Amino acid sequence: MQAIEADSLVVRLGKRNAVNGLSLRLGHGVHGLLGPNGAGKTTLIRTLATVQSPTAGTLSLLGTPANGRLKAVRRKLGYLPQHFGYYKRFKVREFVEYLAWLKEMPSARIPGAVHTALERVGLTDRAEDRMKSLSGGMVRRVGIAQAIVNDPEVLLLDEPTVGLDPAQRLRFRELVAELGRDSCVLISTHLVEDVAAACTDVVLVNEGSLMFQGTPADLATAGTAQHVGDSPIERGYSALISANSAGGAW
Ligand SMILES: Nc1ncnc2c1ncn2[C@@H]1O[C@H](COP(=O)(O)OP(=O)(O)OP(=O)(O)O)[C@@H](O)[C@H]1O
Repeated sequence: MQAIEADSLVVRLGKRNAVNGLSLRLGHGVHGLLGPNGAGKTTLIRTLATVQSPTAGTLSLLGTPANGRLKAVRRKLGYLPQHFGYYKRFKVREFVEYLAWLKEMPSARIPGAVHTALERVGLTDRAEDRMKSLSGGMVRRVGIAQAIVNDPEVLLLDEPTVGLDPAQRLRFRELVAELGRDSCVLISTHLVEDVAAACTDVVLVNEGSLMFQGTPADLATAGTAQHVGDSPIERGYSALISANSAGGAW
């Protein structure tokens, strides 16, 4: 059994299939989810997080079909949405505690788990500050803290490094490498270099379909000097996307 098993997944939004017959298996490790704007990354992550229902196909999370009672499986998930809403008047600690409570963590475990999560994202010294006093990058780090507070077995992070400064991005890479040792971490990003540095595996989607799954080194081999990009892996990405797109350059 793999942590995530999706078969022929379709998610229809409005007039189009944002996810279009996608099959994917992911186990332990850090998986980077890449793809151009509108490829379906956020919709896929929302579906894996059980926030969005699939229109067709099957999804199983940690061996449980994701179409019936979701409570038990949701307790084992961590999810950072692309647009992360929060209550401005909450203190940082209170906010992460509140999310831990929503995840139905046993109350006795919450204070310790919140402390550890804030420590892991380097925000211990801001724990008693109000959310509204944080910078954008710090808010993103609180988002990561709430996603990991329950020690999830499946961690889904939608553009977690947006707004992080270089030192925090390095720290983030170390953190996900640690987490990926015994859980399944899926990270959507536009930063190909984050994938090269932090991920054991790359999942490339385009137009709602799976285009490629393999190691960052495998992705790099797809590129040539003619392809756009500053690094071998960026050129590999460009090669696969340009080979599979209808066009639409601007
Ligand atoms: N609520 C919605 N209603 C209708 N169409 C939608 C909705 N949300 C997304 N879409 C469409 O679904 C497709 C996939 O969008 P999605 O946000 O999943 O892509 P993405 O890969 O995350 O893009 P980005 O990199 O720009 O964040 C796009 O064509 C988008 O326009």
